[in-house]
Amino acid sequence: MIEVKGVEKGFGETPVLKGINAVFEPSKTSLIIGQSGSGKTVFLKTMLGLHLPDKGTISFNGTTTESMSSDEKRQLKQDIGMVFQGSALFDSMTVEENVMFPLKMFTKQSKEVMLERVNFVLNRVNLVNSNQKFPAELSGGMQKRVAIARAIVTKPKYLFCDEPNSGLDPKTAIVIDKLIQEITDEYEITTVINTHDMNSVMEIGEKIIFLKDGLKEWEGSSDDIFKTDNEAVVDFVYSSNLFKNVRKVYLEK
Ligand SMILES: Nc1ncnc2c1ncn2[C@@H]1O[C@H](COP(=O)(O)OP(=O)(O)OP(=O)(O)O)[C@@H](O)[C@H]1O
Repeated sequence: MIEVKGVEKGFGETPVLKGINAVFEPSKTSLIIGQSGSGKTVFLKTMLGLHLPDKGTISFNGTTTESMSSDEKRQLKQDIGMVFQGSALFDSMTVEENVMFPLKMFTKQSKEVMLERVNFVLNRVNLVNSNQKFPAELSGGMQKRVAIARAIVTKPKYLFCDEPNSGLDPKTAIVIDKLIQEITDEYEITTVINTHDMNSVMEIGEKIIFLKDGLKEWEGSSDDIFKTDNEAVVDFVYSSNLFKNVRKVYLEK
């Protein structure tokens, strides 16, 4: 579980996060949504420890990051998996080498044990017979699968995904979303996803946090988001006519 309490973060004189409280639970896929510039990336980076909060605390399973020993911080790094925007695979490495990379970095396992784990996760994301391929030889959806396999290879407790659907067609995006949700549930991971994708909100939004100007404006499930009267959420989610019509049909049911 991740607990965020009163987190503030600014750059120079400009406040970006203005006191955020949030809880992210294991086995749940939580989404952070909000307009461009609302602070989603800064929030994700602050949870990841890439930005230090000016105020407030972030706890992982009950221990705040500021009170962690250096051993605990090292362990936390290993407990966090990350799927970056655009997959961020190493172009000069094969699929197998990409997925093995975190194991080489964090463990002292033998090559055989690492390979067994690599094959297990590649199989889990439905990517078989691709070990010796290079990222450039794969489709966008396959690259995302490799990125997910790499993120979960160290059996993380926490999974952070930054725009995991960017660059994918809507159908492939949903397959990737579902895969992340299944893995989250299966391995009891606490998953936090930054997204712009309204399909994701509807398909896998077990918990949605809506940020506005650096504050948590609204929180709920994908079911709640259809019914909410919160003007800022309605304005954001239903900015397209398609979603306006979907909402109308849903409320008339
Ligand atoms: N390193 C930084 N230094 C100064 N300002 C920053 C820095 N990182 C982010 N900001 C500012 O913080 C604000 C929030 O940015 P952030 O990237 O978190 O928005 P976002 O909600 O993720 O937007 P998008 O959806 O476009 O990615 C913006 O005004 C941005 O200019």
